[in-house]
Amino acid sequence: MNRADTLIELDGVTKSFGSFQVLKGISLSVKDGEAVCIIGPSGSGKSTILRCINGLIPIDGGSIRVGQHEVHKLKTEKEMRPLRHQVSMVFQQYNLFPHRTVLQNIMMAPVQVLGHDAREVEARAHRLLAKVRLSNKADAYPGQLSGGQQQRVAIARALAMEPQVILFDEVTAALDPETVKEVLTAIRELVDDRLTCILVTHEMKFAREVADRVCFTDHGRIVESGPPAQIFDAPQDARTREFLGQVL
Ligand SMILES: Nc1ncnc2c1ncn2[C@@H]1O[C@H](COP(=O)(O)OP(=O)(O)OP(=O)(O)O)[C@@H](O)[C@H]1O
Repeated sequence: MNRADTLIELDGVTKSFGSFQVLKGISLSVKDGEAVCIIGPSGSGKSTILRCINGLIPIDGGSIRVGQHEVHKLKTEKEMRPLRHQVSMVFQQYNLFPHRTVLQNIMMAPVQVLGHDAREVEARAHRLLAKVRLSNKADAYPGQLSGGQQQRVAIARALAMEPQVILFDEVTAALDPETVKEVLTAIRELVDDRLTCILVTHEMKFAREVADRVCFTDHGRIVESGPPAQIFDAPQDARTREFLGQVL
């Protein structure tokens, strides 16, 4: 892969919590506009990979580059700030502010953190609410929305930062099956727009349909990586086959 195309590059990333090594040398390159799904058993380190990429947790060894940012060298919140503009993350628990309306939740960071003009941000917020099909909920409070609706607000909030990359960490795991679909539809549209995405997901059908590439992780390593057709229809590694045999 041409380095110039590569937006995100992890090289030999290691991470331990106490004596437990969660990541045992993760190397991963993601091109601008690519959608990469990370799948694998519980505890294999999937969420930790995302948290390392956006600097939420420091790594022990190896390197991480996102665009121009050498993430492993950033120490203070001030140093992290430009990275935070470039990389947004959406979590399983939507983490919306309960006492702020939907519109206020979306506008808060672009106005307060990025210092953007409030009128411009409000117009952007309305466009994003239309995109996730929640135009009629701008003045609602999170508690008045379903889980799927709250998650779509969280996606609109992430987009309001105009990031180059969005990291999705099991964003449908807490939702009931009926609302999973509406959230996946919103994500699929971002992938179709060629926004660079890394998605940790247990939704295998979705991963097969949207991913340019799927990475299977186990015990802190990427065991196998390739196009969905390879991973799901002709996995090369015995552990990948065993895992997919259990979940498909
Ligand atoms: N802050 C932390 N302190 C201590 N241990 C942690 C911490 N974060 C994660 N771990 C441990 O690291 C391991 C990997 O966690 P991680 O959340 O990355 O796994 P995962 O593959 O995303 O799992 P799941 O699919 O269940 O979310 C787990 O054993 C977890 O308990």
